[in-house]
Amino acid sequence: MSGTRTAHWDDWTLEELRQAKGDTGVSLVVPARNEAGTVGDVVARVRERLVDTVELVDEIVVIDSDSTDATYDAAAGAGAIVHRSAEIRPDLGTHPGKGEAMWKSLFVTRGDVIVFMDADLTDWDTHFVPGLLGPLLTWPDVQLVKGFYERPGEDGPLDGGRVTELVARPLISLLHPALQDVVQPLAGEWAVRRQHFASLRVPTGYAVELASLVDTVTALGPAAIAQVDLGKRAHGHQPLLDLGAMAVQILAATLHRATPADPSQTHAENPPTRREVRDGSTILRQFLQGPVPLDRVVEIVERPPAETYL
Ligand SMILES: O=c1ccn([C@@H]2O[C@H](COP(=O)(O)OP(=O)(O)O[C@H]3O[C@H](CO)[C@@H](O)[C@H](O)[C@H]3O)[C@@H](O)[C@H]2O)c(=O)[nH]1
Ligand SMILES: O=C(O)[C@H](O)COP(=O)(O)O
Repeated sequence: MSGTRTAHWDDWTLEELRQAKGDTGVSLVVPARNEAGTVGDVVARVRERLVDTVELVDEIVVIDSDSTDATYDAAAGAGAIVHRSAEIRPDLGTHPGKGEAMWKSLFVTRGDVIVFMDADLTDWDTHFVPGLLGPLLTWPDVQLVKGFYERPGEDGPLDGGRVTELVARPLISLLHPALQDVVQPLAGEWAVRRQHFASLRVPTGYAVELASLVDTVTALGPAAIAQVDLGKRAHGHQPLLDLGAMAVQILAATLHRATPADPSQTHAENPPTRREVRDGSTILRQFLQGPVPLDRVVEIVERPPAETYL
């Protein structure tokens, strides 16, 4: 057992946290790609409860990750500061992906502590934010706090987290047993000290969560990580094909960290994933019999520590 330090979100009252916060700046960062349907609710509820009412969060920043829908307007209308990921530090170029949006957030936020939350939450509450802040505001040795929760799946209360169960947890068991007590290693709800996040290499896609955990435990040991029980959380479920791409990114980042490598190396090759589909599209069905290979290029890129550019 690694003994990841574990808390419950109501171990601290809002008043205790407000006092512990003192002058510590707190930024909520919400990476969002095509989340016009949910991002406004996420922003509005946090703003009403934790900015307007108790002053625990100093800024709510949505990073619009190349959305093609009305995410920008929905987030801005709900009171967030909104930046388009591609327009932040244009001198550094742009990549698609959630990790890219989170990395870019370091250039447009000012909090000493950053709380990340997904924009597609459907069953959640604002206690996620104070829950994640608790250890960072009161336990000085902690650098990174992961949320965990019950994850209702489409088929029942325990059916959640396909990539978590089939990719992340096996990787952790085999390569990083110091993280085996982390209940939801892929949770998008987590918090981190700015300085620490700025010292990490950040995969531009979905590997940002596991890579951050691995690099933190490798550099600082398990005591730098805490986790908080946030109760229950439901979110939008991606199709298996998209989760395959997520799995490739997570495997690439973890395997890269498992072998000695030139730390300045950026993976140049973006491996395709291939899946045979029987009914890909109407057009394919018309002209082809049997399974059709459906290839998709998965971008594998890592940003160097943001502190390099700050
Ligand atoms: O290119 C992208 C893709 C997604 N997102 C946003 O990132 C959040 C989570 O994305 P989602 O596609 O819903 O991820 P999940 O399938 O739910 O994946 C889980 O596992 C991932 C891998 O660890 C984490 O990054 C996620 O936060 C976590 O919810 C949402 O707000 C998205 O809008 C972006 O900002 N840019
Ligand atoms: O955390 C995960 O494993 C992915 O987000 C997939 O979750 P889901 O199986 O609940 O859609």
